[in-house]
Amino acid sequence: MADGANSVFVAVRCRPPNQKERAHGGDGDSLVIMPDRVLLKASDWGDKDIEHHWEQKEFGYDHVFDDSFTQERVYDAIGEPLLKNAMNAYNGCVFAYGQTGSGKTHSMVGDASNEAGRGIQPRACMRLFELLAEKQKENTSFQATVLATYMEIYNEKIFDLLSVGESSKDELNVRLHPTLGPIVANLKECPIQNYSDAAELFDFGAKRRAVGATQMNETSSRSHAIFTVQIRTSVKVSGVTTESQAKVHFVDLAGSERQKKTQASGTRLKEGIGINQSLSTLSRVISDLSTGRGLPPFRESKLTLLLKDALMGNSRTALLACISTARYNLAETISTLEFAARCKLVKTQARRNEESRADVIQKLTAEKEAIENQLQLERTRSDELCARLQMELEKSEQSERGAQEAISAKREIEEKLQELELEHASLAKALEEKSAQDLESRRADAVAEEGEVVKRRDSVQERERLAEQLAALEERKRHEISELEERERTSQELRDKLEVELKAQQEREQMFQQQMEDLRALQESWAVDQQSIPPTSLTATAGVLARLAEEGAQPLGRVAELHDVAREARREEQHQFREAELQRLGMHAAGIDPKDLACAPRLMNLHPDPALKGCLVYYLPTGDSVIGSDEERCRVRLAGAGISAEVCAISNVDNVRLSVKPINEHCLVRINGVLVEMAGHVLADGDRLAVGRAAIFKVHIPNSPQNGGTGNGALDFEAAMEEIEACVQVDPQWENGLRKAMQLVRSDYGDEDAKTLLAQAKRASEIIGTANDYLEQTAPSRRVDVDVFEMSIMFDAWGLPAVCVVARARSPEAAAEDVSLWSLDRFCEEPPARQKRRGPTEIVGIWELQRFEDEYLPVLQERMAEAYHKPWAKIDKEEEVASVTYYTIKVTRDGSDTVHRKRYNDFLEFDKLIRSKSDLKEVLSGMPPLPTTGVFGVRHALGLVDFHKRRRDGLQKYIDFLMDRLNIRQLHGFL
Ligand SMILES: Nc1ncnc2c1ncn2[C@@H]1O[C@H](COP(=O)(O)OP(=O)(O)OP(=O)(O)O)[C@@H](O)[C@H]1O
Repeated sequence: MADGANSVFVAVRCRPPNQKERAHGGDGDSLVIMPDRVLLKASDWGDKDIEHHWEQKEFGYDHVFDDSFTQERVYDAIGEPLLKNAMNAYNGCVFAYGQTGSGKTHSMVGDASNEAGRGIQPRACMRLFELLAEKQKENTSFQATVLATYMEIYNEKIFDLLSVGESSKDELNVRLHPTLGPIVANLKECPIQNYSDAAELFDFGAKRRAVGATQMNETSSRSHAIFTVQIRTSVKVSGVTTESQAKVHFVDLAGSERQKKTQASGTRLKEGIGINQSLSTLSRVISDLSTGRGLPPFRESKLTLLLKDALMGNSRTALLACISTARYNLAETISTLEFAARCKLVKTQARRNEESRADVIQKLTAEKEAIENQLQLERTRSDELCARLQMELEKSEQSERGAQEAISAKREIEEKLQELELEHASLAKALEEKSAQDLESRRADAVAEEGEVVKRRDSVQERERLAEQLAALEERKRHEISELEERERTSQELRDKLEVELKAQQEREQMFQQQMEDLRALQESWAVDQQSIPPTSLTATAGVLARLAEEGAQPLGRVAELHDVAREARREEQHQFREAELQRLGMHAAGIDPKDLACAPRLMNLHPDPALKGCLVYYLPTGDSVIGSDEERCRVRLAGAGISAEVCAISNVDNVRLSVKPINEHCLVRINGVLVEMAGHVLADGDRLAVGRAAIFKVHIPNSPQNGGTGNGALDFEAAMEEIEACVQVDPQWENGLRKAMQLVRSDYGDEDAKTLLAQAKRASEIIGTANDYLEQTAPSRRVDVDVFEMSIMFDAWGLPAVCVVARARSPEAAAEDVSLWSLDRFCEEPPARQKRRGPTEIVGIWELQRFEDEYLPVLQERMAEAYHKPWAKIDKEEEVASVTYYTIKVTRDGSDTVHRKRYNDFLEFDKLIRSKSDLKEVLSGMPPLPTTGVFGVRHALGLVDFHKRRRDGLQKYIDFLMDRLNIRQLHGFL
């Protein structure tokens, strides 16, 4: 195998039609599948998404698998060559592309638990260890380290599927290293030593995806999953050690048809732009690469940046385009075939990655040192710049003080002059009055008058003197001001220049810091990381050393053994963390005797994505098991829409008799679609249990006498949803209004229309309930001023009434009974954005039911999903104890709450602390100031309620900002 340009290997796989497609007319006759081509016959029919006529087209590929091809044959054609290349130190990537349900996950992962069902990814891992063992047999000096990573890209955010605890929520960043290519910082690398280690990672990753998707009421088809194995080998031949490494990515892309559906609705597109950004960028990148036009926009999405090497760089790459041949999916199939045809024109540049571990470490160390030096240089320059800026600012402040003094001296003189003028005027008036008196009395008063005249003369002189002084001051002021303006101009220019320079330096520093971080991670991954060895394995290390000393082993062998111990310790430690995570989620068998495990009743998740169905298993020991979001009180810990701290309890008697009871009347628990009353419900094997609006399980009671019970063993998610839909009732709060509306409709239009109205109201009740549950789980800062959604039946002049959804905003201070419903006219005259709050509730939006479901509900869901990834905090309560105000802050994470009690001073201290952290400077730029504190008198002057409200709102705004910018670990010490 030689280095150089290689075309992307492109294969197409057709999946057999499913039940739905058969119902829609089954396979069309438009596609002809041949071993290396797909022929699209000319047609004069179409559907609304595609042209009505098209000419015959032929798409050529490296391979086309019709639905008779087994998983094994697909692997042999795609996976095996890539793996063999990787064993020869060539990077590889295989990605599955196609619409939702076209068979991407089936081909890529399949059913890892049964041999025939295994997809490319598990087969490759299995074969990898076989090939490594063969190499070891050929040459005993052969050594290999295999590391695996598993990540998910959802909504343009990268999440580590293998990390646990707090860090599992952290969004990861991908960066391009000039020589090492794309790097995801802080991604957990898990050492694997055999297939079962790999299988454990697939399973854990699938569980994490299923839990995440359940919590967000999402399917996994909206996210991309990337499993990567990194193989590092070393072998000694004729005394020369050769080290090499290669990475292979297995990429299961999100469903590609979503793009079109998204574009169908404006609001959805605006809100959900991130969902498909990766896919549309991938499309453009492939387009550019295939035509050789322009610079492909790799940086526009996380996926393309991550796969840059796989798409044009150092990699041998294969694309598996999955299609359905059903007529019903023709538009999507054609678009997939076109995409695959473009990929065929793309070329990559694979080269052998032969570099010794020592070389890599040395290179990384040298690079790190260079960056450290540069960073130091940047810091010195930045300090100098800051000092210069400070000096300039001080100078300009001094000038400003001088000008201020001149201005106040001028003001003083002006005031004095004004006083003198007034005095002068009053003296003149007095003189005039006096001249009107008789001469006699003037003579008699002559002496006194003379005195007055002298006084007047003096006052005129004084005025003249002051005027002169004023003119001089005016002149001085003008001079000072022009000098000040000049200084100000120069200082502003300097400040602007310095600001630009400082910003550029900050950016450079940040970039260096990031590079350092990447390098540190890489070095850790390459070197034997002694610090990461847990105490238990240090004992093991000591044991190995002692043994080696006894055996008089060579130093090189000693290092290799130490390396193995460290790796093994890391593997074991990570395995235990994952176990603990599953335990935390309630997926454990604690309290069950291992010999009884097979007959222990359990809940198994139903999921729209077949790959995630049944991967979450919750055992139910005898006694009571509570289901809900509370970590301490619940055995089965769930989160998502409609799931409160405790939702229901399942009681298990002798592993045979099970029953479920809601915790209170607000809890939403359904068995086979029917709401469970407070009295509870006896469970049978196969029953479907829906908890809240997020999770549906199949109940499995192995020892059940009914065996099969009311349930159907093979029942899937869609059927369970249909069952719920069929049983939905109207929420009692709307029953009264609905009855009246139905009476009217029945009398005016007849029974049939009344029934239609009832059906619509039932659907609306479910949709509105879901919307309110989403709202409940959404961070307050993202609620866009809606407090609750309600049902409304609108009668208009044209015909039948329509069921609508009304959004209301509530003012918390107002009395609940003072409800003012605006007329629609008034609502239309005054659009919501400009409305002032009038009364306790007001309508801030009205939707027809269908539009609400299609456009607004997904937006709410997305906001809730954001809250799942990002915890949020809300000031829940405010109380004054001995004139100190305490704020109770509720932090919601994963659907469960923790409570923190804080004083204003705690905010102040934390504010000081985080503002002093230079590494947070950039992240916290634009941080809102804390609302100022008020002394008692000021509080009264402002009005106590208003003061409190303003301060609370200000603090909430401040918390929102912090929660948005910082992760929970950075908030440690405060929350
Ligand atoms: N070649 C095949 N043979 C038999 N069944 C298949 C085949 N391909 C897919 N299926 C079945 O079709 C269903 C959907 O497949 P899959 O989940 O792999 O689709 P997907 O493209 O990954 O969808 P999504 O984008 O939602 O993840 C599954 O039940 C799967 O078992």
